[in-house]
Amino acid sequence: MSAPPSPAAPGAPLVVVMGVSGSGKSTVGAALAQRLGVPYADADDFHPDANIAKMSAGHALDDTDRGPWLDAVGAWLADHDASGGVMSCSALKVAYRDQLRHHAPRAELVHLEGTREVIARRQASRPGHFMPASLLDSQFATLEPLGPHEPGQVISVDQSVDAIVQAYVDQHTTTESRTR
Ligand SMILES: Nc1ncnc2c1ncn2[C@@H]1O[C@H](COP(=O)(O)OP(=O)(O)O)[C@@H](O)[C@H]1O
Ligand SMILES: O=C(O)[C@H](O)[C@@H](O)[C@H](O)[C@H](O)COP(=O)(O)O
Repeated sequence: MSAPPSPAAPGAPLVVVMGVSGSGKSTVGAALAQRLGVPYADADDFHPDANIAKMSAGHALDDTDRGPWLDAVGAWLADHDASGGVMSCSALKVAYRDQLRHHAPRAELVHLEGTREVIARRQASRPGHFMPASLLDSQFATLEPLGPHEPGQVISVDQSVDAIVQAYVDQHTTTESRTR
């Protein structure tokens, strides 16, 4: 009898950087992808025009708006399963993260956690973005923080981008060596 196929070699990390608007997903996601040497994408670029128009007009998205968008984000993750990659995506609810993990089961989450005060200040100081500051309350109301049963890390936004990236790398390395 032939030996069963050996499991696929573990690939580079496949990461979703999550959090409310203004938490630093795009900034940290791009920096993390560069550090890991993997492709990067921003879920903002996967929204249909109708979603962008709705948010620009000051209305929060609902589950129906987010469903097809999350499938498109999940498809990118699935396409990058072998190479690894980093995606910035709000992924506010557990159900949304389950939807992403359905497409890409090995995806891990990095939740950028911070107070409303700090994040509102950062969001307000960001020029020319379609997302109005008025939607921040609804983002926090919708947010279901990354739970202990979900693979990934919660990292405070109250530190430099470099320090956040380093915190990810340190924790990831520790977890890898523990499971090896
Ligand atoms: N750790 C950080 N420290 C200071 N400023 C930050 C940090 N992370 C992000 N920013 C700034 O905060 C603003 C929001 O970040 P951004 O990456 O656009 O957030 P998101 O993609 O989650 O909406 C930007 O102006 C960005 O430069
Ligand atoms: O699910 C949502 O409500 C949106 O995806 C939202 O969470 C996202 O944050 C916006 O696309 C704004 O973009 P920024 O997060 O870059 O502000």
